[in-house]
Amino acid sequence: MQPILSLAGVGKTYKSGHRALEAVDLEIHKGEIFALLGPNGAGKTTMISIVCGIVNPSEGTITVDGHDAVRDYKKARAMIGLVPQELSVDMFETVIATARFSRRLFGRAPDDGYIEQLLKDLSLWDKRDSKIMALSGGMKRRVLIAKALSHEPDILFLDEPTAGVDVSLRRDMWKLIGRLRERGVTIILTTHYIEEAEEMADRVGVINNGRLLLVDEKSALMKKLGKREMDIALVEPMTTVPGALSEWDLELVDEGHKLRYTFDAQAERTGIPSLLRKLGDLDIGFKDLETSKSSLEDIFVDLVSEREQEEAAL
Ligand SMILES: Nc1ncnc2c1ncn2[C@@H]1O[C@H](COP(=O)(O)OP(=O)(O)OP(=O)(O)O)[C@@H](O)[C@H]1O
Repeated sequence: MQPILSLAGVGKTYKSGHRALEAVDLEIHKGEIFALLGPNGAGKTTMISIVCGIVNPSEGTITVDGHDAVRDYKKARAMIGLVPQELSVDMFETVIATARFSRRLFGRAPDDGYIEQLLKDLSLWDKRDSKIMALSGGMKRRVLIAKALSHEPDILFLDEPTAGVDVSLRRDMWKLIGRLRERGVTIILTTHYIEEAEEMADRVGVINNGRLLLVDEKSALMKKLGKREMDIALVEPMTTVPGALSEWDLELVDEGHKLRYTFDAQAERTGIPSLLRKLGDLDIGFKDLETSKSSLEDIFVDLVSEREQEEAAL
C-alpha cells in the first residue's frame, strides 16, 4: 500500500545553526493513528511544521499522497489539517465564521451541513455566534480543531492536543479522534503524555534531540521492550539482598518489606519458579506476589537514557 505521507531524509538546521531534525525517514499509512513521542525540544513541532509547509526543510523530500509538499504545495497542504499548539485565530471573529472562512481558504465549496455537524461534534454549536475572545481556554482549543477540520482533510496533525486541557476536553478529544479514524482520517499526534500514545496510537515514533530513534507498532514496542516486575512481599523485612540471590535481578523496595524482581517478559524462562524455590531453601518467608508490566513511559525513559549513554560513549 502506498503511504499517505512519506518523509525521506528530512532534516532541519535553523538559521541560528541549531540542528533541530536529523535525516528523518518515515512512512505513514492511510487511516492509522501515529503518535510522535518525545520530550520538550525534541523536534516534534519542527517536523510537523515542515510537513505543513510552515518551515522549510534544509534537506529531504516530503510526499503527501503522491504530491511533493514543496513543488506541489497547494495540493499537498489541502489534504492536511493542523491543530497547532498555540492559538492562531482571529479573536474578533465568531466561531462559525472562523470555520467557514478556513474551509474557503482551502478552496472547498461551502457546506453548512458539514460545518454544523463539526461544531456539534466539538460541543461548539451553542457558541457558534460567540466571538472567540469571549470563549474559555478549552473552548478556544476546540475552535482550533474545528478550524483544522473545516476543509475535510485526509490527514490531521495534532500538536500536543491535550497539553494543559482539562479531563473532560481530553476525553472529548480522544472520542473525536476515534470517530475521525472510523471515517478513514489519518491522525498524527505529538505528545509527551505517554498515556495518550498508549491509549490512542497504532504506531509510535520516539524522537529525541532531533533523531527519530525508533518507529514501531505500539503493541510490538510494548512487547519487545516491556520488562515485567514482580514484587514479593516479605514476612520479615530485609536490609540487604542476600548474596545467595545474586543470579536474579533483585532490589529491595518499600523499606525492605518487598523484594522486587525485574525480568524480561519475552524471555523463554522468567526465572520465577527457581527464585521462589531458592527463597524456600533460604527460609525467606513471603506472603504475597504481585506482578506489573512496564508502561510506555518506562520504555521511553529506558530508551532515551540508553541512547544518551551510547552517544556519550562515542
Ligand atoms: N525558529 C527557530 N529557530 C531556532 N531554533 C528553533 C526554532 N524553532 C525551534 N527551534 C529549536 O529546535 C529544537 C526543536 O524544537 P521543537 O519546537 O521542534 O521541539 P518540540 O519537540 O516540538 O518541543 P515541545 O514539546 O517543547 O513543543 C528546540 O531546541 C528549539 O529551541
